[in-house]
Amino acid sequence: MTPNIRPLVAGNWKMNGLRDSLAEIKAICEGVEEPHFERIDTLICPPATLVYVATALAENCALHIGGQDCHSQESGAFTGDVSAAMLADCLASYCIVGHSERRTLHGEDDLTVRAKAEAAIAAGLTAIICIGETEDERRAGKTLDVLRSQLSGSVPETATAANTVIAYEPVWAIGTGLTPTTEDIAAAHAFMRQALTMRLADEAQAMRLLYGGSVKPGNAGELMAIENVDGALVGGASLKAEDFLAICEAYRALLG
Ligand SMILES: O=C(CO)COP(=O)(O)O
Repeated sequence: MTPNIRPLVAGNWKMNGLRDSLAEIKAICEGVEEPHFERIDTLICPPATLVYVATALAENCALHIGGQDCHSQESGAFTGDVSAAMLADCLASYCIVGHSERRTLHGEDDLTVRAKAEAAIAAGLTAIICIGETEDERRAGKTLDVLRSQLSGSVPETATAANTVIAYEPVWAIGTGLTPTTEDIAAAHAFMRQALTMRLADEAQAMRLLYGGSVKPGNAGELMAIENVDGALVGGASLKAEDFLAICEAYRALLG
């Protein structure tokens, strides 16, 4: 938690969710309307096929809807891709870029991720830029080197606290039930804040730094209490409204 930074609890549904999953979006909308959630921002990033109908469902509630990826170009001959402008046109307000599954399975490097973040920002979306070390890099003691290089390569000069969120997702913690120690997360987040401040000055002080990787209702309170952790990027536990709302509740309880 960082005083004066409004936390963001974000759900990444990955390639999960058919039309009947919209019932979960509806239930999350109803849940986050409770007045005690007014100090937290909430976001669900469903698959692209559900974005338009999800934004319609969430139109009158506080829940934001976002994309999971975007192309760096606004339009053109890019079969199968979705542009940031298209997501914005569907009333999405955020877009995840550089998730480790995109970096690994689609060969996206920092330059590509930066171009996508720039496109998301140019389209009026808030870019959630994901970074994080692999298991091998962690074992070799290279975590902070990886974060330094991914931050400098992936975060555009146009990044501000309003248009950019950074998500620290250790690759080995994604979908494994493993999380780094509280001390390791605190060190990574303090390092990110410092590295960003050198480039972006005051904007970095107010920028939201999320933790992602096996966040569950049972560990959310502990994770959120860590200094410089300004919210969560949740995978598996965001698919069910009950779990997602329980994570929001853990965070809210900390805010008092
Ligand atoms: O990749 C993630 C979110 O983007 C994390 O996934 P899990 O919460 O399922 O570990």
